[in-house]
Amino acid sequence: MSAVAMANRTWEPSLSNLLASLEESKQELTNSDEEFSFLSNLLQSKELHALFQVHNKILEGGKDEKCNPILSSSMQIALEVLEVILPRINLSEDSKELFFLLQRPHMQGLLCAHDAVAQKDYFPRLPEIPQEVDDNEETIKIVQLVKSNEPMDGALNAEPIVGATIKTDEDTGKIVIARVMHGGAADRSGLIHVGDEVCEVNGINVEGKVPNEVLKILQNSEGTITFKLIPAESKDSSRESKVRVRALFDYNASKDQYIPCREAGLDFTKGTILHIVSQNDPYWWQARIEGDKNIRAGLIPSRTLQERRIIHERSLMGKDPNKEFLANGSCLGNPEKVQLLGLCSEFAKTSLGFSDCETPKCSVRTKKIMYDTAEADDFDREEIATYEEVIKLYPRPGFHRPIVLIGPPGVGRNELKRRLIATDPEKFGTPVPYTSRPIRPGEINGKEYFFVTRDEMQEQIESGNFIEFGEYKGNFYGTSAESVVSIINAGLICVLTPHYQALKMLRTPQLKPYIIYIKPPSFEVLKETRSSVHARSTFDEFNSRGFTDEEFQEIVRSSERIEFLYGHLFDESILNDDLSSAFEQLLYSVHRVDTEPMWVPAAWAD
Ligand SMILES: Nc1ncnc2c1ncn2[C@@H]1O[C@H](COP(=O)(O)OP(=O)(O)OP(=O)(O)O)[C@@H](O)[C@H]1O
Repeated sequence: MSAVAMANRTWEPSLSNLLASLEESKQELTNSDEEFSFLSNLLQSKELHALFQVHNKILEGGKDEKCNPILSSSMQIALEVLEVILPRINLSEDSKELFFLLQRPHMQGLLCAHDAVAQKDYFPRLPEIPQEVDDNEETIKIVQLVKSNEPMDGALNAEPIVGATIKTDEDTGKIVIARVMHGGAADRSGLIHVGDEVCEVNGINVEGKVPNEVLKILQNSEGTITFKLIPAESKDSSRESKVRVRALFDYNASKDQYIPCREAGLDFTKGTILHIVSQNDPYWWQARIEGDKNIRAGLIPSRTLQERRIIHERSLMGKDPNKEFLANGSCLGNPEKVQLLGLCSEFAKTSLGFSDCETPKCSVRTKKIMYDTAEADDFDREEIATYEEVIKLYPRPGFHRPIVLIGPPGVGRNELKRRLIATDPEKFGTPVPYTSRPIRPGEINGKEYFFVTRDEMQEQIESGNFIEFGEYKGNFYGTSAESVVSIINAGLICVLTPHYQALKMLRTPQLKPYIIYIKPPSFEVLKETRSSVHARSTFDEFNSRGFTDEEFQEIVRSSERIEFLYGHLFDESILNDDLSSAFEQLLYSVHRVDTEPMWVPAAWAD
């Protein structure tokens, strides 16, 4: 006998025996420690002991003829008395008191307990244990779910949903659960798993039916839906992953012909942070929008599937260059024949509707081209932007993330940088670029540029000392890593306005830059805002004139190209239509970057 059981020797013997067996079989019990200690405490509780003593006394009392009850239906009699008194309740105070007394729950409880004891009704009634159980008989589980009317985020309509999809098993021809959506009703029940075979829905046998017929049954059901299921042999792991990604493309499930179930799709736009809760299916992940209160996950294309689509789109682009510039709204994949329980749409098996992409051609030749755009852009287009895994970066004392302003030449990046630095020159700093071009009259070495020889610059570039560089009209231009690092180390916020092709060189775990895209407004607004303040054209080497219409058009065209090629690297976009509004937004963003946690590439983790 264990120490605990010994200490409880004065206890009711049957309880002590139970406790001793529990202690002895502790090792063999597969249940959790929590359950073991609950049972152990219960068996040692004073309340249970007292109950046993009462029980024993009653049993003993039952043996004594004198204690036999007069009747065993006192509760029934009390009800009859109430009926009799009701019409006479106002006749006397006594009848009134008896009427209320007999209705008191404590009194009724006492009478019921009396009757139970009188009838010797001490034990709960349990169903008969079947004598013979067929071991080969398949276990069937009956699951009841309440049909909900909440729409799934991204659903086309507000049809009911239980958060699971079904399909016909290719081998057995039976209807099985294809997918359980994280956080949906089926998932929350914990009773429905992928691979479970559906036998009946609301009492209707589904054998030989196709998924659409089963869905009709569901659609016609109201309230509670009862499923009779044969559990799958192995349950898939439904543990949520913690992965967060930044979406690098827009997704609209309603336009995706190949999503297994459109209503289960989750729409998002480029830049959205997604919590990937399941990657079990290689083609369709389950995800939630980070911070969204909707706990139900939705379907999104996996990285593999999205990469295949992009490759397919690009191969089509190569064949037909006369379509629109940006490819969108197209789908590719290997669809499952699955449907979402309680709501589902038919598969549209129409041909793929890809739109193709044409590289815009520059008609303006006056623009300064500092970098060899064609070559670098060809390289950039090789990148397949789908999802980028991200983590949260918390502000750290003593380190300020550099702010990088990207945009088409002439859009206003330097104007915004000048204004930002002017708000607090002790807080913001910008590096002086290097150039191999000869110094001009009036220029001071170290102010506009550091002037160095071509050989010196080439040597520095080859040694990797420049974080960005390029060649324009036979001269090198670039920013040294050292000048940026010294600004950061001095505790300042470094503001950079590099050429967009330098983005990849800058976006490193060491610098951790925050990249803001300065976006031009439409041609008309661009022309109106710039002309009204007599803005100087940056396309003119001496800034001696205003912008021409061609230059405005070039700014707009080049912005489309930059967004297409580099949009996935931007943390934020600011529209530079009204200068003071754009500047306000920039100030606000810079403050947020410096004080709030931000999502950054997971590869930047220290
Ligand atoms: N929102 C705006 N409204 C009116 N004028 C603007 C606006 N933004 C910028 N400008 C003016 O446009 C001109 C070009 O701006 P800025 O020099 O900042 O361009 P940039 O993007 O730095 O170009 P580059 O990269 O070619 O040097 C400047 O005269 C500037 O004052």
